[in-house]
Amino acid sequence: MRVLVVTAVPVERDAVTRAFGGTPETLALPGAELHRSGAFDVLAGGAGPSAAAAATAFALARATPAPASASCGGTPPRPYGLVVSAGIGGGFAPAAPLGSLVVASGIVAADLGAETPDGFLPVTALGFGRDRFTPPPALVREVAAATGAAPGPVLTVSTVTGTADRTAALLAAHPGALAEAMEGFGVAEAADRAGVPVLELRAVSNTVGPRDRAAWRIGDALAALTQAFGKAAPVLEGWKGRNSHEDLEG
Ligand SMILES: O=C(O)c1cccc(C(=O)CC[C@H]2O[C@@H](n3cnc4c(=O)[nH]cnc43)[C@H](O)[C@@H]2O)c1
Repeated sequence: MRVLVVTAVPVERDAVTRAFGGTPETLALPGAELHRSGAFDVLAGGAGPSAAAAATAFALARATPAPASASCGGTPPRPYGLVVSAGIGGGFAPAAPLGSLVVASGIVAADLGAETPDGFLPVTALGFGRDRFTPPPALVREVAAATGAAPGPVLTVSTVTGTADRTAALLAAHPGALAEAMEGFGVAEAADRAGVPVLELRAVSNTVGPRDRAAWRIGDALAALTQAFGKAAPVLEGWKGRNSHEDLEG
């Protein structure tokens, strides 16, 4: 099965492809370069949910076979069976310490909604849109077992959290959240519209809280990301899709 992995920046993309060894083949896409290693296509789609959604949607559309009537012959594209949002992220203390891994049991749009005097209302409470996607639970369990990643909700934010007050507000609105990053929901929105399951895997580079850039451990997190993909690759590549009763309901 082919897997599309979407990171924000090129150093994250390269941390993922390093896990597969060798030199990836590169393919030019508008606005990005796809790095192909075996079954894995890895793309640095840009930072933030909008860039991530656009890059993911483009890569998915490019790999979707045209209807037979529109086909011009040649080698048909091989569609993706799974999309993974991956990279570094902020971890909520104490559940997700520096250098640890988190696999999303839920991919949550943490700041998509309305602020009210009584607190945050997600878009779903306003009567439209979606505010979360649920990766296949069996796949989450398998990846957690293979990599040691903690399973739990991962928040997608458009602004990196930088104060204790905002950290507390996020945890109050999203109890049990393990990590935050900036792309997962955008990647998931594009994958869902293409009917492809999605996963999010993050290596913790910093603690969510008052901004302290000097305390970020990006190198350690990128090394953890490489290790994680080395261990998760057989699970991701071999995953057969909606293969359990639970996943059919999820
Ligand atoms: O400065 C560098 O050398 C560097 C190297 C690799 C990556 C970066 C990034 O800034 C990546 C941005 C990317 O990381 C995610 N991220 C990381 N920590 C947080 C956080 O606390 N809150 C939200 N997002 C975080 C996010 O997905 C960014 O797109 C820099």
